[in-house]
Amino acid sequence: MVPFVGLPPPLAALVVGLASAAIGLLVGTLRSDAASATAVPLLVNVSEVNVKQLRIAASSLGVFRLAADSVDVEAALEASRSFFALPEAVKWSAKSATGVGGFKRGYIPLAGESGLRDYVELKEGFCYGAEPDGNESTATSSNATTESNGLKLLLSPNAWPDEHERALGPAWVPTMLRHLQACEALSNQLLRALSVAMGHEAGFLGALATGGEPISLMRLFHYFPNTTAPHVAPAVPRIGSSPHSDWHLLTIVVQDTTGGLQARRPDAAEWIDVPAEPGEIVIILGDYLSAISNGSFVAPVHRVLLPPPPTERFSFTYFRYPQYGALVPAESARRAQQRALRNARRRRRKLGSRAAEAFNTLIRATEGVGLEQLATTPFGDLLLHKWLGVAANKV
Ligand SMILES: O=C(O)CCC(=O)C(=O)O
Ligand SMILES: [Fe+2]
Repeated sequence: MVPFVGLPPPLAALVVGLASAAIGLLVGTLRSDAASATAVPLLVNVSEVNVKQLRIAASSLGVFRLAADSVDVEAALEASRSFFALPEAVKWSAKSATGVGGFKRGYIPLAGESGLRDYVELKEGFCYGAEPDGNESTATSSNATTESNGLKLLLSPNAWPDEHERALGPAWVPTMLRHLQACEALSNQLLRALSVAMGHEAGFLGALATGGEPISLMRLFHYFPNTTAPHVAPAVPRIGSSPHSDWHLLTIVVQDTTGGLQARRPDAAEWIDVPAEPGEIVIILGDYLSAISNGSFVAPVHRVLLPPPPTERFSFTYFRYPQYGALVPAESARRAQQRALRNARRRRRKLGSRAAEAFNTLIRATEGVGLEQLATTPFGDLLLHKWLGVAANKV
């Protein structure tokens, strides 16, 4: 643990804890100058876990790979494959009772949602979260009415398929919930490490995020090759997942080895392949985390390409939310906005008309203007607004 000699004890303990929990931040192709790094800043070797490397990964591409030690990738993917192999009628039975407000747990049919109206997303999905404990209305908020309504929606009961014990076996729901818990625990460790990498004490992000666990979501996807369902919107371009950034703190992606996930730097138009290696998971940083970091951590635009026929791709994505009522500190929101303005100018200079592409992000900020509202609007309200847009294919 030589790199951590000289850190204050809580920080050293954190870092040692990260290593011993075998989060295994893989380091290798990173260059020390984050701003000018052009290679994929994904990580290849478990030996050196340290705050500096995490900071570089977070502030260059905002995507990195970890050894999957604390997450059972095979069990998760197997549970996913068995769900998507169910007969259509059984999948459709997994419907959220409260499907209002754009947000639903349960089955997402083929092409059932699209990040941008310009694409058909050739995938089906399934969304679940923590089992609500019935105490959600006791959460604290400065805006109790909105928050308790919003929380009720986000904490709607899980919509497992009918007779799932018979169709999928008694171990299926426990496996799904175990995977959720493993990701939640890993996300808590990552939030501690990212707090330190941001220059704060380890509990900094946890203070905003505590209470975010129950509203955090797991979404599993089954991507189809382009030859599937040719009758669906034949004139509209097809993709697995259209370009977007993730809106929240961070995403944990478990994927099979098909590949197709790509990300890009804020100042570039080229897509960078995110490798799909066995025994690894992928972390993608989100818009909310980026704003809290004054915009210095990147929430990358990413997308998923269609798998080549006849391949199908399976992935599990865990969306780690902050608590419903979380606000970005005003000074951070202001500085994130300034940085977004600078980035937009740089993109325009470098990319010309290609810089004008619109993406599905938490705040549709025109050249960064709009990010200040993160300091005054609770995260949960912004999130529900986004889900409404997804349901209408209008984000
Ligand atoms: O399936 C994947 O690998 C990523 C999907 C994704 O980016 C998302 O759902 O936000
Ligand atoms: Fe995403």
